[in-house]
Amino acid sequence: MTQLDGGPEGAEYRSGFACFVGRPNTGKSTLMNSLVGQKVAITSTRPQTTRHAIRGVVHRDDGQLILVDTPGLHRPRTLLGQRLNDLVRTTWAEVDAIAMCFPADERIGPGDRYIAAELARITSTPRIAVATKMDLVSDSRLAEHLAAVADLGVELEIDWAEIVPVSATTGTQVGLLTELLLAQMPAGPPLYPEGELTDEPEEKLIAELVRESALEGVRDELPHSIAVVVEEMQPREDRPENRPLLDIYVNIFVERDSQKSIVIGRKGARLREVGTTARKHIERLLGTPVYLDLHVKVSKDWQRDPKKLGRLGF
Ligand SMILES: Nc1nc2c(ncn2[C@@H]2O[C@H](COP(=O)(O)OP(=O)(O)OP(=O)(O)O)[C@@H](O)[C@H]2O)c(=O)[nH]1
Repeated sequence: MTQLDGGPEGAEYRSGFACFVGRPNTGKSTLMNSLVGQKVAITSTRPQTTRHAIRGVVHRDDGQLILVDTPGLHRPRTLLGQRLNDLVRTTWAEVDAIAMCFPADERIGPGDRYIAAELARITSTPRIAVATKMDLVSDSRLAEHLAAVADLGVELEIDWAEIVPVSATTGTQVGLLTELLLAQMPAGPPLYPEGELTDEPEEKLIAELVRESALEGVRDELPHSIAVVVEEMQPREDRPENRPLLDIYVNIFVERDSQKSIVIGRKGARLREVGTTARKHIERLLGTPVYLDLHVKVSKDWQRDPKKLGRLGF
């Protein structure tokens, strides 16, 4: 593979994997979307929406950064919780850099410490501290926050490779963060072809988009009880070549009958809305008209049942 030129004089092309960690709501998904420049992971105002490792690829002249978005690390209470934590640790061991997010508008708390303490054990991977949401605070508060992050590193013996403030909302320092992450990547050729923004199977992205729409407005009632599976996806037959239509059949799983009625709504009104919203996002993602068929099913206590978890892709 030929070496690609670009960036500063003599700079070697670098490529590798990075992931973002941090407790829920610290801005990981938003930041990753901002780095990649396209919506690949879902964001929400509620914690724990990211369940799958979703990758986005940042292409630059001087390198390629593959972002792996992991679920949050939690004190495990259910089997799902344990599986998610295992997934996080596996990811940490495989990447070339880990960026931990500390939102500037909140003080470092027990949730951050729990994750940082775990991170302290991963000494083989460079760790970068990111002060997210810097747009929400004053300069003096930001300075105080950065000092607290540095102190935490000293206390837990995490040797932060960098401590960098960013705002995903305004884009401030997002480019710098890309550079700092890239600097941690090994020298090597691009791992993904140019233009490929995500290597997630389309089904997974579609399921995430449906889940996001299904949670809209009912997150309080249905915090973590929705799982979405794409059952079937195929081009409609007998369509003129210039007017294709993609049929997508999707199951939305909830844990109880009461949750089913919430998702469906009065006379199915809510589900229709969910379908319309999700369909628009999916069409934008795939660039083709879509017929979306949604079914709501009750899968009792899916979070605690290993077989059901497996079937739902966890
Ligand atoms: N003002 C401001 N808000 C932000 C910024 N980044 C994220 N947010 C908001 O913070 C909230 C949480 O962001 P997410 O990206 O979903 O956080 P997350 O860490 O991925 O959350 P989980 O998926 O639950 O782990 C959302 O309401 C975002 O809009 C930022 O740079 N500035």
